[in-house]
Amino acid sequence: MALTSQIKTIAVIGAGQMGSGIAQVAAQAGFQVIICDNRSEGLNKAVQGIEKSLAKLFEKGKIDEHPPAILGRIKKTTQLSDLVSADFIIEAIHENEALKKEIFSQLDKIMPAHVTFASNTSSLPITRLASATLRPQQFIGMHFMNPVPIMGLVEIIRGHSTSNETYEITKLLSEKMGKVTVCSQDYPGFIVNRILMPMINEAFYTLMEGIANAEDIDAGMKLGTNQPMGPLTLADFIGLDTCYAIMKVLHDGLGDSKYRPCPLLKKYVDAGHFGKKTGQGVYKY
Ligand SMILES: CC(=O)CC(=O)SCCNC(=O)CCNC(=O)[C@H](O)C(C)(C)COP(=O)(O)OP(=O)(O)OC[C@H]1O[C@@H](n2cnc3c(N)ncnc32)[C@H](O)[C@@H]1OP(=O)(O)O
Ligand SMILES: NC(=O)C1=CN([C@@H]2O[C@H](COP(=O)(O)OP(=O)(O)OC[C@H]3O[C@@H](n4cnc5c(N)ncnc54)[C@H](OP(=O)(O)O)[C@@H]3O)[C@@H](O)[C@H]2O)C=CC1
Repeated sequence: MALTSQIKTIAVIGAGQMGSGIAQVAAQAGFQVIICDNRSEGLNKAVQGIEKSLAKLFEKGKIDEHPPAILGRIKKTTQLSDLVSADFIIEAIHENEALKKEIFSQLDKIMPAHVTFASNTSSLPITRLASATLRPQQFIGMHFMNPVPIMGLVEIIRGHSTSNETYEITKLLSEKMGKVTVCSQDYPGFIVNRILMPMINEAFYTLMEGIANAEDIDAGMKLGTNQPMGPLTLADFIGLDTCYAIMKVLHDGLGDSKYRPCPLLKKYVDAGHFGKKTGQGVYKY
C-alpha cells in the first residue's frame, strides 16, 4: 500500500501539452518526476514549455520556489524501463484506447505491485483501460484540464474495481498539486466532456451549415456567454484530433445520434489540421 507520504516519484507518460503540464505541477508540488515520451525531441520541447511557464509564474509571484530548483526534479526518458523507481504513474498519451492499453499492459509487467496507475484520458472507459492490467483496484482516471498549470480542476473517475484507497490517494495527490477534485462515475466523457464536447461539436455544425463564420461563432459565445474562449478557439487549443476522438467515444458509448461527430470536425482531422499544436486548425497559428 502506498500512502501519499510514501509517494516520492511520479512518472508521467506522454510529453505533449497535457503530460508536460502534469509533470510541471507534480514537480511544483515537490515530487520527483520522470517524464517519458516516444521521442527525445518531444521531451525537449516539453521541458522548454515547462521552463517558460515556470518563469511566467515566478515573475508574477504565483510560485515562490526558483524555477531551476523545480526543473531539477524533472528527469526525461524515452524508455518505459526507466520508470521502475516511480510510485505513481500518470499516463497522458494520445486519446486512443488500443495505444493506452498497450502501454498499461507493458507497465503492469515491469512496475512493482504497489504502484498505482492513473490515466488522464478525456473520455475512454477507465474499467476497460484497467482490464489491460492485473491491478484494476489500483487503476483510476485522473483527468487534468488544459492548461494544467492554470486550471483548478482534476476530475477523478473510479473504474468498476477501483479501491477506496486508490481513490483517496489520487484525491490527496491532486490536492497536493493545488487542484480541487470532483468525482465521476465511469461513463463516456465523464462530467466535463459529456457537457463541453457536444457544445464544441455543435459549433462545428454551426460553421458547416454556414450559419456564421468562425470569428462570429467564437465572438458570439465568448461575449454572449462570458466564456474565456469561443468554442472553435477552444477546440483548436484542446486539439481537433482529441475533440474528434472524444465525440466518437460519446457516440459509440452512449448510442445516441445527438453525439454524432460533425463531418467538418472530421475533415479537419483527416487533413492533419489538429489546431494550435500543428499550427493550423480552424485558425492559423
Ligand atoms: C478536453 C479535456 O479533456 C478537458 C479540458 O481540458 S477542456 C478545456 C478546459 N480549458 C479551458 O476551458 C480553457 C479556457 N480558456 C481559458 O481559461 C483562458 O483562455 C486561458 C487561461 C487558457 C488563457 O487565458 P487568456 O486570458 O485567454 O490568455 P492569457 O492572457 O495568455 O492568459 C491568462 C493568464 O494565464 C497565464 N497562462 C496561460 N497559460 C499558462 C501556462 N501554461 N503557464 C503559466 N501561465 C499561463 C497567462 O500568463 C496569463 O496570466 P495573467 O492573467 O496573470 O497575465
Ligand atoms: N488536450 C486537452 O485539452 C486535454 C487532453 N486530455 C487527454 O490527455 C491525453 C494527451 O492529450 P494531449 O497532451 O493533448 O496530446 P498530445 O498529442 O499533445 O500529446 C501526446 C503525447 O504522447 C506521446 N506518445 C504517444 N504514444 C506514446 C507512447 N507509446 N509512449 C510515450 N509517449 C507516447 C506523443 O508523442 P508522438 O507525438 O511522438 O506520438 C505526444 O508527445 C489524451 O488522452 C487526451 O484525451 C485530457 C485533458 C485535456
